[in-house]
This record gives sequence, structure tokens and C-alpha cells, in this order.
Amino acid sequence: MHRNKVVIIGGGGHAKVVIDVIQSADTYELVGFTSHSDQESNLSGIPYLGDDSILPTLLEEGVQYFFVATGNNRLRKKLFYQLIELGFTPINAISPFARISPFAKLGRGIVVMPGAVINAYAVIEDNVIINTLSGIDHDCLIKPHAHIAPGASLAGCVNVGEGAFVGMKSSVIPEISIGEWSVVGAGAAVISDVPSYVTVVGVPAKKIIVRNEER
Ligand SMILES: CC(=O)SCCNC(=O)CCNC(=O)[C@H](O)C(C)(C)COP(=O)(O)OP(=O)(O)OC[C@H]1O[C@@H](n2cnc3c(N)ncnc32)[C@H](O)[C@@H]1OP(=O)(O)O
Repeated sequence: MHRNKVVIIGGGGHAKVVIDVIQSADTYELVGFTSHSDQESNLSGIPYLGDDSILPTLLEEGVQYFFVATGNNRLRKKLFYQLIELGFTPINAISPFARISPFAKLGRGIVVMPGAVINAYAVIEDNVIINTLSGIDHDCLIKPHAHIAPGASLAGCVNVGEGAFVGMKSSVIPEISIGEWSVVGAGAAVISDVPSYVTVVGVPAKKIIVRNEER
């Protein structure tokens, strides 16, 4: 069976899981991964190819598809558009153990990890991470480059802004909006709208001042 060739961008912990998901779906041929840090010779059974300077050569050799497997939302955004600019096409990495409604809509460059559920009329835009065992209920809108961490539960009609991070095991009640590039802490219960560029934690979730804005 012919399978399209894919390069993975990134060699950290998130890449390990993304590779596993793509391999378990058995739809693509993974040619290897690129990384800027010194790497082991392979990751989850696929070879290290070098840093991103190898990418134009890979394209010439017929590797047309990519997946950016970095957890940091800002870096993932940057790399996503760089790869498209170079002429690559993003794929989705969908675990066969996720459940996605046929009435949900998915963009490009999205990973949906095992145990995640995406219900009817949810919209997941480009380059989003839907992590292990998370739940995205009906009519949610997840904007590009966001990350819904393991076990987070979004009720119906929740909007998550560009680049926002919804921490593991947090809960968001219906019709809440989470602003762009904001962070919801692990275990938070979000019961009111979250502005952009803030961090909220706790039950109920309240804004905190953070020292390090990098995410
Ligand atoms: C497969 C994977 O691994 S995917 C990755 C999943 N990762 C996550 O879900 C991580 C979620 N991250 C968090 O919850 C973090 O604690 C953050 C982002 C909310 C805050 O991190 P930082 O900015 O480093 O904050 P810091 O640790 O300095 O804490 C600031 C204050 O908030 C409190 N706080 C931090 N996180 C939480 C939380 N989740 N719930 C309640 N309080 C919290 C701290 O106790 C501290 O309180 P204090 O000032 O009274 O001492």
C-alpha cells in the first residue's frame, strides 16, 4: 500500500507521543524527525535526520508532508507556518482510540491523542493539540495553536482563543470564552470568561500574576 511520506518536526516528549499516534493509525510513512538539540539516533523507532536545514532536501526527495510535534504553542505556531512556506503540507495525527463525531470539523496539523472525545459540531482549527483523555463537547470552537491538555473537559459551546493552554484535568462550564494566549492551570474550574494573555488557577479559577510568560 502506498503511504505518503511525513517528516516530524521536534524530538521532545510531545514528539514521542505524536509518533506513536501516527504509527498506531498506520496511514503515513514516517521518514524521521528533525530537531535543533542534540538527539539520540532515533525516537520511537524513527531516525533523527538533523536540524531544519535538511528540510528543502527532503522536499526534493519527495517528502511532501509534515507534522510539528512541539508542545510550546508559540514555537509550534512559528514552525507550522515556516514549513508551509517551504512548500510542505500539514497532516493530522488522529489516534484510532479517539472518538471524533462525523459532525465535528477539523483543520490541519492537529493531533488528537488516545481517549480524547470531540463531539458533534465542535470546530478544531489548525495546529491544535487535543491531548490524552480530554473532552471537547458540542459546538466548542478551538482556535489555532491552542493546547487542550490531558484530561481537560470542555462543556458545550466553549471558545478557546488562539494559542491558549487549558491545563490538565481542568473543567470549563458551558459557553465560556478563554482568551488568546491565556493559561488555565491544572485542575482549575473555569466558571467565568478568561481574558486574553492571563493565567487563571483554582476552583473557581482566578487570575494570578506569573513571572514567566513563555508557554
Ligand atoms: C502530556 C503533558 O505533559 S501535557 C502538559 C500538561 N501540563 C499542565 O497541565 C501544566 C499546567 N500548569 C500549571 O498548572 C502551572 O502551575 C501554571 C501554568 C498554572 C502556573 O505555573 P507558574 O507560572 O510557574 O506559577 P507558579 O508555580 O509560580 O505558581 C504561582 C502561584 O499559583 C499557584 N498555582 C500554580 N498552579 C496552580 C494550579 N494548577 N492550581 C492552583 N494553584 C496553582 C501556586 O501554588 C503559586 O501560589 P503562591 O503564589 O500562593 O505560592
